Amino acid sequence: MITIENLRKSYGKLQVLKDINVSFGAGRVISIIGPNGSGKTTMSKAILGMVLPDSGDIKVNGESIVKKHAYRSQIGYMPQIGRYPENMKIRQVIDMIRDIRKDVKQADEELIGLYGLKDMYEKRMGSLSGGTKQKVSAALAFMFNPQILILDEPTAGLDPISAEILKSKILKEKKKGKLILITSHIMSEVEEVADEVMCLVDGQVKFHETIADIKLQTQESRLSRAIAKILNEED
Ligand SMILES: Nc1ncnc2c1ncn2[C@@H]1O[C@H](COP(=O)(O)OP(=O)(O)OP(=O)(O)O)[C@@H](O)[C@H]1O
Repeated sequence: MITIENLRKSYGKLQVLKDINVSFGAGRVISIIGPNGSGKTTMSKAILGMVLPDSGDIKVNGESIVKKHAYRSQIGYMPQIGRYPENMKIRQVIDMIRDIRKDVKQADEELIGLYGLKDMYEKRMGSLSGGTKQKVSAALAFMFNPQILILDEPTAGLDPISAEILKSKILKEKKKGKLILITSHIMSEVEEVADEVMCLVDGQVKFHETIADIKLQTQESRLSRAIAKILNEED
C-alpha cells in the first residue's frame, strides 16, 4: 500500500532521513519506534506531503505521491499536538472540516459518540484540556474513512479508558483492511495493537519485522526486552 524508496531528507547539515527503503501493506498496524529525534515524525510528514524529500520516492498503491496532493484525502492524520484556532468551538472545527471534505458522504462519527464530544460542542478549543484536544484530533483522523491512518503518539495525554477506546478503534479499522502507522514510545501499547515494528535509529531503518518474529529471534516474550536486545546487539 505504501512503498518508500531511497528517501532522504536533510535540514541544513543535519541528515534526518538517510536512504529509507521500506514498504507497508494494507490491513496492518505498524508501529514506528526509535529514539527522540531519529526521524519518525519527519518520515510520517513526508508520507503526508508536509515535508518535501530531497530525493527518493513514496508510492501509495503503486503511484508516486511526491508533490501530488489528491492522495492526501486517503490519509487520516492525528498529530502529536493538534493545533486549532483557540476561539473556535469544537462544533465549528468539526463542521469546518466536514465542509472541506464534502466528498465523503458517510462520516464516521463513532469516536465523537464514544468520547461524548457532542456534550462539549460549544466549548472553545482554547479552553480544552490537552486530553480533550487529543480526542478531537482522534475523531477527525478517523472521520472520513481514510484507507491509511498516521497516528503520532496517539494515546499520549489520554486517560486510560479513552486510550482503550482509541486502541479498539484502531483494531476495528485494521480489520476493514486499513493501513495504520503509529509512532509510540509505549512498548506495552505497541504490543497490544501493532503487527509489525519498524525501528528508526539516526535516520536509518534498524529493523522492520513482525512482532512475532522479533520475539522468536530474541527468545524474549516481552517486546520491550526483545527490542532492547536487538538494539544492544547491533551497537
Ligand atoms: N523543520 C525542521 N527544521 C530543522 N530541523 C528539524 C525540523 N524538523 C525536524 N528537525 C530535526 O530533525 C530530527 C528528527 O526529528 P523528528 O521530529 O523527525 O524526530 P522523531 O523521531 O519524531 O522524534 P520524537 O521521538 O522526539 O518525536 C531532529 O533532530 C529535529 O530537530
